[in-house]
Amino acid sequence: MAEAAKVLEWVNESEGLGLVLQHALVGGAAIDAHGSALPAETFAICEKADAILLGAVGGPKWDKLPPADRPEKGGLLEIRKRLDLFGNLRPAILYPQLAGASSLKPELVSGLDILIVRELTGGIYFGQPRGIRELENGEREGYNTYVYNESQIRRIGKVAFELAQKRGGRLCSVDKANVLEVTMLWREVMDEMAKDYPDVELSHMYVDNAAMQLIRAPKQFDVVVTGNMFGDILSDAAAMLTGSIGMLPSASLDVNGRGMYEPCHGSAPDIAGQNKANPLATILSVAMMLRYSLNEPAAAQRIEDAVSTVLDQGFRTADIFSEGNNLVGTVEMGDAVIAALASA
Ligand SMILES: NC(=O)C1=CN([C@@H]2O[C@H](COP(=O)(O)OP(=O)(O)OC[C@H]3O[C@@H](n4cnc5c(N)ncnc54)[C@H](O)[C@@H]3O)[C@@H](O)[C@H]2O)C=CC1
Ligand SMILES: CC(C)CC(=O)C(=O)O
Ligand SMILES: [Mg+2]
Repeated sequence: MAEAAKVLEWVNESEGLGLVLQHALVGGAAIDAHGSALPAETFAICEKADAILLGAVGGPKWDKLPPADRPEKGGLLEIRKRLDLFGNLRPAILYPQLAGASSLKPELVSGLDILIVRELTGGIYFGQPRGIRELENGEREGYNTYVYNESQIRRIGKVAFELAQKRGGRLCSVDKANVLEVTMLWREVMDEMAKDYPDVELSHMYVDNAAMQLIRAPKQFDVVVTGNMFGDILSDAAAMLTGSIGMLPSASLDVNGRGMYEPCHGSAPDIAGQNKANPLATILSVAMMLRYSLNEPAAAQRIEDAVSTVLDQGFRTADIFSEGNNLVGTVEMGDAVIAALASA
């Protein structure tokens, strides 16, 4: 996040964008400082902002708290829900310079450009009832509810169909309609909506097959639309096609296009604080923020071009490193992006 903020501040100043940056704590840091994963002051700042840039939350230190108080549910999911950020866009794009870092052979991923559209404020992550209860026989039972109503399906469907229209015209809806009624409805509604988008070719795929197809032949996908949990899982899988989860940005939008921007990855506790994390996913999230919420497409493009330049120059954090390149840390990667911006 520090590197992404550095890049954002640099672009703001050099391009005279006039953005006012406010910083606020969320997640574990906010629990430690204020006793709450989403302090009222943080939410008030988010609510008034034109866009939010979020650093990943969570970690073992807070895993013993009751679920509702944890950084993930009490902080991140709470912001998503309260601001109605239902439309999660997760582009998985392979930079050609990273073809060797992909989990797949270069010929399977060259030119890869998939957009996963994930519903973000419904489904099993939010359904009620939920909890852990004790049964009469004394054993415990965990339960969650997977629920989507028609309007929730339609509004994410609209986002996905419209994006498919602007891209390659192909939309694959991923569900588990062979087993789960909630996704039988999902499939029916997508089919109904398809009639209003004759220029989009809609297909359906069960999520287990989709996971396999992503790894077998990922270029068959253009836009993928799916529910909250399936999208969470499939986007991490798609990350490895691009070389690393450290390369995947995301946008989470409300109906008016106001959004929160964050990398797809988590807080990476195994490498946090060691100057090893790849900052490019968060830096690319800044670019998405400038493009989608702040109406600054030229500045967004400059950042994306600078990321491409540093990859051309051979800068690599450990997650995307391959022989013959220049292994750098988080801070050096951020500095390299700024140097590329400055010399463009
Ligand atoms: N949006 C958010 O705030 C999210 C938060 N989390 C939370 O993060 C914590 C850790 O979760 P994990 O399951 O370990 O997922 P994770 O995404 O944090 O890490 C998974 C693996 O990817 C690596 N990784 C992640 N980001 C990286 C980066 N930028 N550069 C290089 N390597 C990177 C990590 O080192 C780790 O080996 C948990 O508390 C989880 O709940 C998880 C996902 C999203
Ligand atoms: C707390 C999780 C639902 C966050 C996550 O894994 C994600 O949004 O990708
Ligand atoms: Mg995830």
